Amino acid sequence: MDELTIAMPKGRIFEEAYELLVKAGYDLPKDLDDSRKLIVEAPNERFRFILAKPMDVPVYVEHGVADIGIAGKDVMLELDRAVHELLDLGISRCYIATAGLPNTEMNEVTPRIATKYPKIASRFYRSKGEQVEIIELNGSIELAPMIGLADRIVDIVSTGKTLKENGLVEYEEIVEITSRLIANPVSYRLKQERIRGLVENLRKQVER
Ligand SMILES: Nc1ncnc2c1ncn2[C@@H]1O[C@H](COP(=O)(O)OP(=O)(O)OP(=O)(O)O)[C@@H](O)[C@H]1O
Ligand SMILES: O=P(O)(O)OC[C@H]1O[C@H](OP(=O)(O)OP(=O)(O)O)[C@H](O)[C@@H]1O
Repeated sequence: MDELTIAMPKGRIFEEAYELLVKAGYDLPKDLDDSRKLIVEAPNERFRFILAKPMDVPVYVEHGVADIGIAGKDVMLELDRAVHELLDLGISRCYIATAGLPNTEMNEVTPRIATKYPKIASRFYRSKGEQVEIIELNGSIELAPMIGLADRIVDIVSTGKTLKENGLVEYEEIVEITSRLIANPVSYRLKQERIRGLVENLRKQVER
């Protein structure tokens, strides 16, 4: 049986993704992300895990160094890589929204939008026919309107706690986000049986 290389996102998605695979019946090492190791084998399943930054998962999969991977829909929309999206795993649910200081209008000339998602943000404002300047940041996006760097942010909201604790309010919901199982198109063809089996096992858990 072929070995499957799986790109797993470190951080927030990891735990839910790990649990889903275990519930689907796969025998995985208990300490998969406990060490500093970046490549971990699950010999009983002939899986090899690459532990990657969430934004890099579709890159490994597109280049075929990972056969499949798990990535947030936010990352998929932002990177737009040539990979197949096989299954909505329904985990790490959140949404992308615009937010800012309460009761504020956007600057009339060129509003400034801070975000870690420049493509998603540009597409959204273009679809509304609004011209904006995108300011790309790597995290703690909520800081931007608080210190006068931006009129609005485009960022992930889950519980809304971060916005609330920083005195910000949501303006528009852009898109709902969950994590997806993705595959390299060539791997999907060559290792079809294994990958389809995995999709079916995961689907049963997702639908429960
Ligand atoms: N607050 C949240 N609640 C639920 N899901 C989230 C939340 N924030 C992000 N996500 C989802 O989890 C994925 C990974 O987020 P995470 O915070 O682990 O990584 P990151 O911020 O992209 O990377 P890093 O912090 O390692 O640079 C995101 O791509 C998104 O799909
Ligand atoms: O609505 P909430 O439940 O408060 O979650 C939303 C926060 O979670 C994410 O940040 P993360 O913790 O990944 O940190 P980051 O700012 O470094 O991206 C996101 O960027 C928001 O800041």
